[in-house]
Amino acid sequence: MIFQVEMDVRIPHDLPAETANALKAAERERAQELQRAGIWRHLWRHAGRYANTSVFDVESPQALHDILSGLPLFPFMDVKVTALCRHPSSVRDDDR
Ligand SMILES: O=C(O)C[C@H]1C=CC(=O)O1
Repeated sequence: MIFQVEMDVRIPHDLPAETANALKAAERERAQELQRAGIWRHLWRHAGRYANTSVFDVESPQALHDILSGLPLFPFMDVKVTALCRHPSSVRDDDR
């Protein structure tokens, strides 16, 4: 199942920089691991904002929830999920 996920990150200003940097490094490592596994299929920055639009390929809504809620920055994210399905006009055979 394909899901579009929008993540807005709001790290509190009073979180120590060392803690914030450690969380960002852990997030980056996990994000790259999931991308290499083919689960986190797209990751795009929203220009000018600490936010992204991502596309995930997972087995179920529960699997997506487990992945998102396990992200190191999850406690500081507003997350919006949209379930996607194949568009009948798509020319991409690998869309599903
Ligand atoms: O930077 C972000 O948008 C938040 C999060 C998503 C991937 C990553 O490395 O951090």
